[in-house]
Amino acid sequence: MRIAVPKEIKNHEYRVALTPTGARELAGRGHQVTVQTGAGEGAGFHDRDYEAAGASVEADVALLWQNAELILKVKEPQAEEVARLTPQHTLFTYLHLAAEKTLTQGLMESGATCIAYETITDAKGGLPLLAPMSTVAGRMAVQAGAHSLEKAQGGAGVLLPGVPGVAPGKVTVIGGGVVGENAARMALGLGADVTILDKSIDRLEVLDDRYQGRIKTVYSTADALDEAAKTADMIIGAVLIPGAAAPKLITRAMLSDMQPGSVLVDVAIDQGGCFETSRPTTHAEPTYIVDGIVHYCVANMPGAVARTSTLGLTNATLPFVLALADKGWQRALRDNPHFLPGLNVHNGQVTYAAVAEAFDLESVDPADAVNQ
Ligand SMILES: NC(=O)C1=CN([C@@H]2O[C@H](COP(=O)(O)OP(=O)(O)OC[C@H]3O[C@@H](n4cnc5c(N)ncnc54)[C@H](O)[C@@H]3O)[C@@H](O)[C@H]2O)C=CC1
Ligand SMILES: CC(=O)C(=O)O
Ligand SMILES: [Mg+2]
Repeated sequence: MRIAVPKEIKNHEYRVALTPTGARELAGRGHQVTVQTGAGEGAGFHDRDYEAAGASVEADVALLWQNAELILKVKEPQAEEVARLTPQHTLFTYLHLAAEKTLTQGLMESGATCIAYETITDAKGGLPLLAPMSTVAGRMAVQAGAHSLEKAQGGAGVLLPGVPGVAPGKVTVIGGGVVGENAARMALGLGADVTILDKSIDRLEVLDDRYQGRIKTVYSTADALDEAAKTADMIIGAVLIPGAAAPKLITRAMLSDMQPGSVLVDVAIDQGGCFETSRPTTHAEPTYIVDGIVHYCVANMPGAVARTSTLGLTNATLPFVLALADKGWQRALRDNPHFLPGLNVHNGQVTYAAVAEAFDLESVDPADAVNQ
């Protein structure tokens, strides 16, 4: 198969979808891999490393896309990339479509087959291609939030661990999944006073058992959210309903209950965000202030630690990339019921129910799409 790896063009996105190690696996199976010039530089992989692994390097972006059957990316295609997609392409990347109507329409109009990392499942009920980046983003959320609490950033001037004689800062994490647990672990490590809210009692049980009371667990209700707004120095938004738009859990009205200079870190921003006042920001300008509350809402947090993130992401994606290359998308998805829900758009139609619901569109069963 002819496989292309473009250089990411989203603001401050330094990850790459395939490492030279992955290129070597594909080339060894007889696939033709072409990497855009400089695509791996941000993650520390050079063109010569890809060439040594059996890939070619192409400077002409138009040619790279035109010649490809399978396109491997990290972030959702930006407008100029959507314009390059045609029905000949299978696109494999993060999409987060429920938060992006224009992108959804663009992908439908392209006629391409679009498979999202974040909706592929596993036998344990997890999201194996989201999990490594959720681990990164959860760990980064506390670093970003702690920095935002500094006065120069508009924060309240609170040091999370406190000092002897001064109580630590309070961190509340809403959603105790992969992002939430990793954020809580980091906050705990810094000496903060940490609470996790979740709707899943099973998940709260796991966390309670794992942290033996060092992290408080609270069932997520309107009252619990009100209490968090009144008391927390930092709230981290880490909820997910797979593939769907995030519920708005902290409203604008609740900001007036918060201490001025408190911080909201909305990691769920890629699914539209779980705070009413959230809007996506970039690494170039990561925060803004609404009603005295600092908001950090970067939609590609792992892009800032591109070396670690690229290695973590590609470890998880490579088996799926190999299946797509060896079998073609239809057989690869037919053969693996956990790969099948990755299909979000095919032949002008949405094939993921929660995305269709978000925009009042008809959805086609992915099992029907793979048999077309
Ligand atoms: N901004 C960024 O750079 C990145 C963002 N993310 C995003 O972070 C979000 C969280 O991802 P994961 O932790 O992997 O998901 P996950 O599925 O592991 O965890 C989500 C948790 O939210 C809980 N939840 C759902 N609705 C809730 C509610 N109303 N109240 C309280 N808890 C609720 C679920 O029970 C679950 O435990 C996703 O939107 C994901 O796309 C992930 C990586 C990078
Ligand atoms: C999950 C995601 O959106 C990211 O890693 O950028
Ligand atoms: Mg996004």
